[in-house]
Parts: sequence; C-alpha cells; structure tokens
Amino acid sequence: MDELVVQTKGLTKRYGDGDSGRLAVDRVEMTVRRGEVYGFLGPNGAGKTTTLRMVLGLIRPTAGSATVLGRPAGEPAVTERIGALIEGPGFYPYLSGRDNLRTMARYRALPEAMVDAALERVDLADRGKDKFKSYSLGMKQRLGVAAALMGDPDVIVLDEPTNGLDPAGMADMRGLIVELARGGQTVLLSSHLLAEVEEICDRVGVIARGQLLVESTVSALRGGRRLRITATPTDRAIAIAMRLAGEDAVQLSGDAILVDVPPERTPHVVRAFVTEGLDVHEVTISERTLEEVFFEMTRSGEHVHAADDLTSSLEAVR
Ligand SMILES: Nc1ncnc2c1ncn2[C@@H]1O[C@H](COP(=O)(O)OP(=O)(O)OP(=O)(O)O)[C@@H](O)[C@H]1O
Repeated sequence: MDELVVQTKGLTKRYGDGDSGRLAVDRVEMTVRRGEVYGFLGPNGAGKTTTLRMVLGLIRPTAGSATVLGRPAGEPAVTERIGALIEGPGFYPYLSGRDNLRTMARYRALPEAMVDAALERVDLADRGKDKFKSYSLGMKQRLGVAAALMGDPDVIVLDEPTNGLDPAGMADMRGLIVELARGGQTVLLSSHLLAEVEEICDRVGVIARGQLLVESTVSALRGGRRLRITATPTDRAIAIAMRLAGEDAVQLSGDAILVDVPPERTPHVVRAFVTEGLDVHEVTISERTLEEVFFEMTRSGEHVHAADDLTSSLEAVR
C-alpha cells in the first residue's frame, strides 16, 4: 500500500470567534502519498495557505487533525523532516545567497556542505556569491527552495511556488519540482493555475471555499480519451454516435462531436458513419484538459458555487 505522508482528517480552521468568524478551511480530508507531486489547487482565498500552515504546524486547527509521516503536525521530530516555502522566503538582502543559507544552516545545526549541495540543486551555484537583493524573482524563489531542501527533508511544501514569476522562471521552477520528485522527495504544492498542476502533478486536490471538492489523479479526473469527429450532417452524426455510445457519451463542441469511446473503437465508429452515408471530415483522439473538467463541474450543478469560483479565477489569471 502507498504510504501516506500527509493526511488530514476533518481539518477545519475558523478565523475569529463564533458565528462571526471566517470559516477558511472546512473539514478537509487530504492524503498525500510518498514520492508524488500533489497539487493543491484552488482560486485565491480558497483556503490553500491556511491548510498548508496547519500541515506545517504553524497554526492550530479549530477542529480535526493533520498528520505528517504518521505523527501529529507540528511535532519537532516531524518539522525536521519537512522543508517549506510558504508566503515568500525571508532573506537578508545584503548577504549573498550562499551566506544566507550558511546562516540558516548554522542556526539549524546543519553541516555547511548542505549549503553548496542545495545551491547546486536549484542551479544557483554560480550566483551563490551575489547579494540576495541582486537576484531576479525567479532566483529568489529558487533560493527559497534551496533553503527548504537543506536538511534533506522527506516532504517539501511549496505555497504557490511560481507566483509572480515570468514564463521562463515558471518553467524553471516546474522543472525543479519534477526533479525533486524524481529524486524521491514528496512534494506538496499549492497553485491556482490549472495548467501548472496538470503539467507537473501526479495527483490533485481541488479546494474552493474551504472545502475539498475532489481528490484524484490528474488522469482519472480528466477521464479517458475521447474521439473528436467532424462529420456532416452534424445532427445525423450526433444521432448515430448516441446510438453507438449512449446518449451521455456524446457532446457537441463547435462543429465537432466528442464521443466517449475507447480509441480502439475508432474504426467501428467511422465505419458506421460512412455506411450511413455521412461525410467524415476529421477524426482525432482528444484528451480532456483539467480546465474542461472544471467547466464541466460548473455545469453539473453539484459543485456549482465552488466551480464558479474556479472559473472566475481562471478568467482572472488568463
Ligand atoms: N490570519 C487570518 N485572519 C483572518 N482571516 C484569514 C487569515 N488568513 C486567511 N484568512 C482568510 O481565510 C480565507 C482563506 O485564505 P487562504 O490564504 O488560506 O487562501 P488561499 O487559497 O491560500 O488563497 P491565496 O492564494 O489568495 O493565498 C480567506 O478568506 C482569507 O481572507
């Protein structure tokens, strides 16, 4: 069985007292497995940072619990095994990147050799001598990750690690995260960017208004691959596709119809269209993006409010 590195049960945080307080995190049940990159995805204000702070033991839950590596969050033995970059790294601007890390290493009684190893891993060894204030935002974030890596933690928690970075800086950071996971470390990151989570995460937890809506692998969330067919007349194409695959398995997307059938059934579907005298213009196999999944969640009604939030946050970040 996969080892659970992070597990929350009924995790709840209310800021302020009584009914007038703000329910920031509402009974979240989250599981992060060893060696995976887990994306905690949600719009601004959804409760991501608050949840991560509870997982790190920085704030206490109002109710419920978080365990890390099987121990209660916040226990010193657990804290030593987590590296975190949360709400921007705090560094001395007039010290070099290397000296900043040295100061931290001394404070945490870590061997100095860890400093260079950490700089190496985030690709900052060449710039280690330069003052922190001369770094680009991407370099500052990478130094933050280097700080999180010192002590060789089992779990790395990154709160919006690409926030504010330019596209090249974002790509660098994503590459770094994937490398960390390849090296066997478990990464829990938060993001409001669907594409980012889709690109680098193995599993995803979607949070909106403090509630975890779904937790799943990216591929399961997307569902299987589908056929995208352009055939005319379209109304007859829809009718035939529905007959072959069932009503729920057919959807119209612009001029094309999307049919939920396994790709190996492509010849069967195309043959049926041609036999019925339809003109088949194009057949491709399409994979749903997470973005499509969320739009579908919006339409489904069940999670309509939460998904609305996601939709508007998507629009905001476009
Ligand atoms: N210290 C605090 N006191 C009162 N309310 C807070 C505090 N911290 C967060 N909140 C509120 O709790 C809710 C969740 O905030 P949180 O920062 O966890 O969300 P988030 O998903 O990380 O969003 P963002 O990406 O904008 O940081 C928000 O409504 C926020 O205003």
